[in-house]
Amino acid sequence: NNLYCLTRNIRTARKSGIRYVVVPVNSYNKWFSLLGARLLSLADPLFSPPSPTSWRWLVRGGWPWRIRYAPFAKLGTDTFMTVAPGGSILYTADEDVIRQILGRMKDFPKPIFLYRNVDIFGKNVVTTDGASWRRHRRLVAPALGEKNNRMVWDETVRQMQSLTRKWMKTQKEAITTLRGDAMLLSLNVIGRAGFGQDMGIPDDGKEKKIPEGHSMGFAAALGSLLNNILMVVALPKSILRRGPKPLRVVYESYMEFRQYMCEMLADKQAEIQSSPEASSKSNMDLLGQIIKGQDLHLLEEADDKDPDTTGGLTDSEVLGNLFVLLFAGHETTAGTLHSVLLLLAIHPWYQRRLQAALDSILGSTGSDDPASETSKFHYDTALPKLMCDPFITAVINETLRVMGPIPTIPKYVPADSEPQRLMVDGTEVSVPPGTMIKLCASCVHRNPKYWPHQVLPPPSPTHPLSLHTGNKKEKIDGRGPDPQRHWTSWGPSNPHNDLEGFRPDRWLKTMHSARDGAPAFTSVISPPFGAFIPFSEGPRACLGKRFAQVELVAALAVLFSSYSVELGVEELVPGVEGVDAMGREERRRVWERAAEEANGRWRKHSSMVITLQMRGNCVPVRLVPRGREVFGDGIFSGHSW
Ligand code: HEM
Repeated sequence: NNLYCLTRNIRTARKSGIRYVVVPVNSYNKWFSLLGARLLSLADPLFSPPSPTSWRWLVRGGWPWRIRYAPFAKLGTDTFMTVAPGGSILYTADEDVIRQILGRMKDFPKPIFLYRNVDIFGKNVVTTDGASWRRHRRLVAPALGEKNNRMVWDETVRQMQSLTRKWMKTQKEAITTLRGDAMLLSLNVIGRAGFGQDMGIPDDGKEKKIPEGHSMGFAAALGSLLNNILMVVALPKSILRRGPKPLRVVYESYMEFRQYMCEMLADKQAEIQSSPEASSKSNMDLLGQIIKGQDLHLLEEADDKDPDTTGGLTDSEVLGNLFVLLFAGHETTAGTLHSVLLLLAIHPWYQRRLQAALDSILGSTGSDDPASETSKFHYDTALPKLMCDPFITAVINETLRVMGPIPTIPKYVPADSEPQRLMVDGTEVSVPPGTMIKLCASCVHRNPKYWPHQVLPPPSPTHPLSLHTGNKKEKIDGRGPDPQRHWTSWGPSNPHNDLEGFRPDRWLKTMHSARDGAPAFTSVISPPFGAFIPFSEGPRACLGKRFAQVELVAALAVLFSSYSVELGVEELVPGVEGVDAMGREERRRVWERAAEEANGRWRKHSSMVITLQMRGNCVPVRLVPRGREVFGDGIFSGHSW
């Protein structure tokens, strides 16, 4: 039967006109992705490293972020299919193909069947399509507008100020909680901006009183739910309820959170109905905004009518949407914040430029006066300037380019539809019905056709970093790691250019004065439409893009206007004081080892569970007041990386 299906699928693929590779199993196969892929990884050390186009890579769902552009480069095409007995998957890193697919939502819909389980509190904007999705999107999108952004900004400033206070208290030791802290910050921001709840601040440490009728506080319930979300969406509730204690705690947080949401919904509805004007200020959060955006009169009737015709959201749909905003917004933003902090710690010279950009907007150095700090981080005056600054934009964009939390965006051609025509490299091809599609963000973000890049010279075998290769996979192209692209690269993708590396500069374009040729104006480049898709594009693009950008900008502004983040070297050199006493060269070598170690850990601990992230708090960092860096400018001046 498998052979029959494979022969049929190969015949269809041949007719499609799309380049294809035959593989034994489809990476969407549930059993294979649960067990087979794991066994394959365990067996890896027994064999020589697979080539980027080997089935041993292409059957793994994670290849687009593990080996990134390598299969496309090796095949010499930016669009190809894998064909297996269980079906075909089209992978593309071609901006024009991505543009066509994102622009034709009806022909290439989102496979909402993959997100079925996210419906735990009700249907929502992620799990619907057609008329129903349009209704959800129309009613949910305005909630993420200007008023809510203001809340996101204010809360992120408050949270980051508290986090820096907490970090400064442990100044003597390295911070090993970066990921957890980024997750907590993002949770507290979304708790406030989503529900108007004060979730507490990191350096407070006070236990919040649990309200009557509850067994958990709101923050604890939301935190436990989001941190265990995979269990909640994947396991039947009966198993959670009756399983061992850790599962029962997750179930409790699910039930508690549901109860909190129902209470808040009822309170907000009553408040808005009784006095819409008076309550406007307290309802800038997402829940208040979604309720206010609807005609409550219609809403009351909608429960027993078809909501698609009455036009509102039912109560369960309001809850479903709120939950999905938390779900879609928490880990993505936290992961990006974690990545940008680490990337800046690994690239101190970009950190300095970011600080200079912040100084030019906010004024230099931090102040101990709370009033001046409050006016410095004012939403109306600070945010527009920070969002327009080319270097700040470049840092955030470059982070999303190299470490975007969503490496592939799924689409498909439904099995019962017609084959869909596409132009690939100027030739018309047809995508067969039933084909799954992966828009490979992590690969198109590294496609040398669309990105400014530097060609790298051959690696020097005597460079200190080359002495620490260790990993077999790095030697896939037989050259070992290259010092110039080492900090953020792993695997065989783009060995001859710097696209694997973090270089915000590539986003900048400087205009020169016609009169004397001096640099006059710097702006940010606009890559082709489908080449930069961390938030996707088109009608189904991310609804929380602005939310995430505001949070990231606020966090960076608060942190780097007063502090620097440095790599912790305690594991390499006992005592920071020891490093202080070192000369320039010696200090630089310590730093290089720390950067290499950080890169190695990043590579080892990055994995895809819902989003791509570096898991664990495994890269130690230190927070230091600006000007007191251990690895100050002296050791980086004239670096050539
Ligand atoms: C760095 C942070 C974020 C990244 C990289 C990101 C990325 C994405 C991507 C790639 C999609 C898929 C679009 C598609 O299927 O074509 C998406 C959808 C979505 N995102 Fe985000 N997201 C981020 C933050 C947020 C935040 C903060 C929220 C809400 C508060 C949010 C809410 C949503 C929603 C509701 C959708 C579904 C839209 C629809 O299907 O109509 N996201 N996001």
